[in-house]
Amino acid sequence: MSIAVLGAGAFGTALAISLAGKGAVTLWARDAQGMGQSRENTARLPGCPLPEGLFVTEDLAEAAKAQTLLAAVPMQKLRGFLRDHAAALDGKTIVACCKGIELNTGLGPVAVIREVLPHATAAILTGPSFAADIARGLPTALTLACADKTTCATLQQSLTTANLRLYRTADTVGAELGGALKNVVAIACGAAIGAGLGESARAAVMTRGFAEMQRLAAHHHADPVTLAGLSGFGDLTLTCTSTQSRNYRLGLALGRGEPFDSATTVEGAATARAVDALAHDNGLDLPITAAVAGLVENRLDVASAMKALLTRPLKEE
Ligand SMILES: NC(=O)C1=CN([C@@H]2O[C@H](COP(=O)(O)OP(=O)(O)OC[C@H]3O[C@@H](n4cnc5c(N)ncnc54)[C@H](O)[C@@H]3O)[C@@H](O)[C@H]2O)C=CC1
Ligand SMILES: O=C(CO)COP(=O)(O)O
Repeated sequence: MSIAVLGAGAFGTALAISLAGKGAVTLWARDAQGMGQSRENTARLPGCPLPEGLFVTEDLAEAAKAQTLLAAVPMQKLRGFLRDHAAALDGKTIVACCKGIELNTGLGPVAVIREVLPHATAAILTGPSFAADIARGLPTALTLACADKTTCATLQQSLTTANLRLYRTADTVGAELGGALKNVVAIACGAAIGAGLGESARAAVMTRGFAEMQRLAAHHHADPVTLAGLSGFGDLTLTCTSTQSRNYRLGLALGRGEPFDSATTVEGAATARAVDALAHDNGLDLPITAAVAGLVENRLDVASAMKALLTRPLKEE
């Protein structure tokens, strides 16, 4: 099966590097900036040479000739990207590789693909995976979700690599919610550590954040097993505990009262606002998400967010 990765950020490049280990792969870059010549993505993934078998192009129509297309652009850019290239992409198998909820619609990546490309088959690849780890050949395991079970099994075979072990599920909703929400919780955990609240506080925030992930997933009729898997619990533990995570680092900066580079891709910021709005509209109790939305919108500081969380009415676990 021919494969192209659309989007040459850190993650798209890392996936292309891993996939090129078992066959030819095309990487579409909006602005290749000499990547084809230097054989390195110096802007997003420095120090990771592009292997033979990885073909870089700025021509989307060329890349879209592949049977399977991995869409690795940030969540808030996904709809525009799909719309801009709908003629080339509709009818294809599109695997979303982004994590988040769209701000204006409350939809996840699979739902956005289905809305913009009604004839495409939509799937999502998500789970604990730092781009730099994947590109260096370090091993991890991911969730591959697609509602069509036959396509899911085929994709599982073709996207599994020497260092990426894929588990499959038909629960696309659970997979995309886990990947989206863990970033929100990671911002909260970073804020707790950044503000000096300690590792016990982080563990409490992670656990109650996971409860919020499960609550939102239940509202959307996702399978709780998916949330307990790689795309939910797995990615939550990684992202809430590592300074490799940009979401966690944004939280650290908020907790320390330090500035943060606004050009960095931090999916949890918009997702917190999107999910907070969803919670309000649907009467869902998601206090950590609300606190993160307040933090990223500068309506709240970490001390008042923590106080608000600690003084909520007492309840059963
Ligand atoms: N970096 C990582 O370790 C991981 C990232 N992801 C997910 O992958 C997605 C992308 O993240 P990264 O690659 O890390 O981001 P990045 O910041 O490294 O790169 C983003 C890329 O998207 C491109 N882009 C932005 N707007 C675009 C548009 N309208 N059309 C086409 N291309 C556009 C940029 O040119 C850039 O190459 C995010 O949803 C992230 O959560 C998932 C797992 C790991
Ligand atoms: O999703 C990721 C790891 O699985 C990457 O996390 P960040 O986007 O926070 O860097």
